[in-house]
Amino acid sequence: MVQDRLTKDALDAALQERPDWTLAGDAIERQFILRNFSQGFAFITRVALAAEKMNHHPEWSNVYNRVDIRLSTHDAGGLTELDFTLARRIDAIFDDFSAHAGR
Ligand SMILES: C[C@H](O)[C@H](O)[C@H]1CNC2=NC(N)=NC(=O)C2=N1
Repeated sequence: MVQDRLTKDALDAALQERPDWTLAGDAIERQFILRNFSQGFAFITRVALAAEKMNHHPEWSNVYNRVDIRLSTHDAGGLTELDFTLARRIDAIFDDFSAHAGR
């Protein structure tokens, strides 16, 4: 399934809906800070499962409790609806971690 790249208007709207993500070239990026390495790795694991279910995979790096994620649709050479669908799921997973940060 090859998705179409978002038009300028659709991209602007999608970015407004995901204010924590930054446009960086032909990708969007967000940095996540977790409580410690263990929480960071658990977060990565949940995101990995969500990404695999979508067959849409992030570029990312992890240093201790920090996880940097970059999303782009390589097959389309830019941003598509898939990137924002995954961004939405990642944000929901992160909110879930934040809500339980005290445990
Ligand atoms: C063959 C396979 O379905 C494709 O390479 C998929 C896998 N995961 C992917 N992930 C991302 N981020 N972009 C893609 O274009 C992409 N394509």
